[in-house]
Amino acid sequence: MSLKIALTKGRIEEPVIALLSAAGVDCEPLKNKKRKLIVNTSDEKYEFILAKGPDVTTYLNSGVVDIGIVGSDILTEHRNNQYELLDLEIGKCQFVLASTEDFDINKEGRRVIGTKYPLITQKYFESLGQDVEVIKIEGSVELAPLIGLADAIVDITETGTTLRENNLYIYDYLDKVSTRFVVNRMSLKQNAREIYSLVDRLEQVIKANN
Ligand SMILES: Nc1ncnc2c1ncn2[C@@H]1O[C@H](COP(=O)(O)OP(=O)(O)OP(=O)(O)O)[C@@H](O)[C@H]1O
Ligand SMILES: O=P(O)(O)OC[C@H]1O[C@H](OP(=O)(O)OP(=O)(O)O)[C@H](O)[C@@H]1O
Repeated sequence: MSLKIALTKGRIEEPVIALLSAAGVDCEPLKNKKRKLIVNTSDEKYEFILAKGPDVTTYLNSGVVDIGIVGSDILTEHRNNQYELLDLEIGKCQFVLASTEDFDINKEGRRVIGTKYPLITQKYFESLGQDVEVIKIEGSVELAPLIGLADAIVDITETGTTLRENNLYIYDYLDKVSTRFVVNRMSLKQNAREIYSLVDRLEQVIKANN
């Protein structure tokens, strides 16, 4: 039986495929998948399921996949009780609190914060002892302070280009983010040898890359 791996579609897909290939996984079918969402390697050792990050955690929790490859931002926001085996050290970025130049971080009163990550945002402000209103936004979060929807945002930044091009400034740094290799606990018991063998090979490639 092949190991089922839920792989987050989009930005991290390409570097993950490069990493898996270097670790000896036959990724040619994945590279040529077009719009296919379930892709088997030719040797049938692995079956890849392409999904959005939050759905990767749902699949892991429900046990329909053995392994998930997903950002730590998603793992933190969408609580999961699975087992994180490896930091793949790709998709590296960081959560920040950002706003326009005139944002007064110490101003009295309840602030409105726009974010794709309401739980992380709520926890951050709780840790500061501040009560805020959090508005969930699905994308282009940087718009929120520019159009008067929010006083500030909590979002991910990597190069800083999006913030810069929209005249936004960083007021605080929160957690760092990277892509993680996560397993379903039950599956780890049943497929320990295969899973640890893949982890060992990935670890070697990561070490060699860094
Ligand atoms: N700017 C970034 N730089 C590096 N990694 C990022 C960045 N933004 C997000 N990531 C990581 O990549 C993962 C996937 O992000 P991606 O933008 O592909 O999907 P998404 O957040 O669902 O957005 P979309 O709805 O545009 O597809 C995120 O969960 C995060 O771990
Ligand atoms: O610091 P940078 O390198 O500019 O990256 C930051 C951007 O990347 C992410 O957005 P994404 O590309 O996922 O698009 P989205 O706005 O649709 O969420 C994040 O939400 C920022 O907008």
